[in-house]
Amino acid sequence: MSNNKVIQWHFSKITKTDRQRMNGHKSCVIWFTGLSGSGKSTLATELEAALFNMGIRSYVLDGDNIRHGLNKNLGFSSEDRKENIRRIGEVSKLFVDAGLITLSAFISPYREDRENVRALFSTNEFVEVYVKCSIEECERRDPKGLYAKARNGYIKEFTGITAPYEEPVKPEIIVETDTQSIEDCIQSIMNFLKNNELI
Ligand SMILES: Nc1ncnc2c1ncn2[C@@H]1O[C@H](COP(=O)(O)OS(=O)(=O)O)[C@@H](OP(=O)(O)O)[C@H]1O
Ligand SMILES: Nc1ncnc2c1ncn2[C@@H]1O[C@H](COP(=O)(O)OP(=O)(O)O)[C@@H](O)[C@H]1O
Repeated sequence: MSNNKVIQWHFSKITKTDRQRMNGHKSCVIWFTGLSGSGKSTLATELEAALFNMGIRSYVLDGDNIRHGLNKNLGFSSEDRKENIRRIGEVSKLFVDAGLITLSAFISPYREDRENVRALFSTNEFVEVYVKCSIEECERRDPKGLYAKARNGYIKEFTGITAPYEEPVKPEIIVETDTQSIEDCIQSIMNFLKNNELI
């Protein structure tokens, strides 16, 4: 028997709209996707700090951190990545319901998995940011030494080397971190949020 038949949804007296009104801004998920080393964590944490200084409530969910706790039982097979992204999608949805601008930074290499997350949200609530950077530049940066390990065969199924990355087809925002500065990337995300009345 499916859970839907035996578990009922409990409604709160306070709605997402109530929380947004109290915060003075909308809530949404800004979903950063891109190769390892492309700049997802850097941009998410810079944006969080900028939003904080503007009095906007936000929170970063980051691949490395989530894999230390909630998703510590998952590896990097396509099935585990799918489950990783499914859980983060659900967590992001709770955070958006709580009224936060949620900054989710995951490689999320499979288009279908990202689209499944998008489908959890209404239009305007899911902002996909493609953090675009050539594999050559990511490998040159190699901030954690993982590309070297993947080339040496110490890490299997490494995105961009021995596992696929499917580029977004129609992301809301593309930032090109091998040509744009961090400040330019943040500015273009800020512009999108303002133009769409999210902040
Ligand atoms: N095989 C393999 N492939 C890719 N990445 C690997 C791998 N093994 C470990 N790491 C480290 O895990 C971070 C990616 O975790 P994510 O949860 O974002 O990955 S995914 O969305 O489920 O694909 C990733 O973090 P970022 O470098 O910040 O992207 C790596 O630090
Ligand atoms: N425009 C940019 N945006 C983001 N990061 C950049 C940019 N230009 C250079 N970098 C550098 O690239 C590296 C990206 O690392 P990180 O943010 O950990 O990537 P990811 O989270 O995608 O693995 C950092 O050392 C960062 O300083």
